[in-house]
Amino acid sequence: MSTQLFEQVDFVENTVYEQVITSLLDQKYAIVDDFFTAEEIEELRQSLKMVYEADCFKKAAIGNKFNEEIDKSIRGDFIKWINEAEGRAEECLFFSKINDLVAYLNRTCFLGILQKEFHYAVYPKGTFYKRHLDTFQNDSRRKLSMVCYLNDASWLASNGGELTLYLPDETGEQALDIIPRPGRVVIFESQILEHEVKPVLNSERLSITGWLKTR
Ligand SMILES: O=C(O)CCC(=O)C(=O)O
Ligand SMILES: [Fe+2]
Repeated sequence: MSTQLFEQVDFVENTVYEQVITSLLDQKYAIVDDFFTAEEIEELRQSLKMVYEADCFKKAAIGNKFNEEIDKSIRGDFIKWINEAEGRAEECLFFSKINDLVAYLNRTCFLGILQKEFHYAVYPKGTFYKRHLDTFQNDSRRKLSMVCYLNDASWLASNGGELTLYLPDETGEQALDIIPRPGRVVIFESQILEHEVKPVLNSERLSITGWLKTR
């Protein structure tokens, strides 16, 4: 009779999540272009637009929820936090995918992600978010930053609004410009990588941004 040292539980390897883990370990960021299907992105974009048109967004502030300050010379986007418990159908689907990723990360990398927070963001033409780090002086729980772009298929690289990641290297740093293509998801280490949103030159830049946090 053989004794089992470990409980056998169903584990299905997920190639997209494995790619995220490998990229995060190698380079502190991951870019995934097929995290959501085209239909899911379309639904999330419509959901953002309905909430935006209902005038629920507010000017984004710097600092955390308890220490907010609006400074348009630093960031000019409009945001609306998404409440998972009261989410619209599209938002519930969004969170089910996020929760699935979190369960996988916790299980395979012991990341200890216990909380999350996500908001819609709209960057009108002319707005930007200056170089910053996503952690606050009084709160270091943010481990991974995650941005999901909801622009439509007609989004042009010439619209600007790139996410620029500043990657430390032997000689100093290297700037990586990422075009906010529809359906693209960028995940990076909140406490390590400084980044900025370059000015939007045309159109409106739409996204969901959030953080996976430890307790
Ligand atoms: O929208 C992006 O690409 C990044 C947004 C960002 O850096 C933030 O909200 O902290
Ligand atoms: Fe940020």
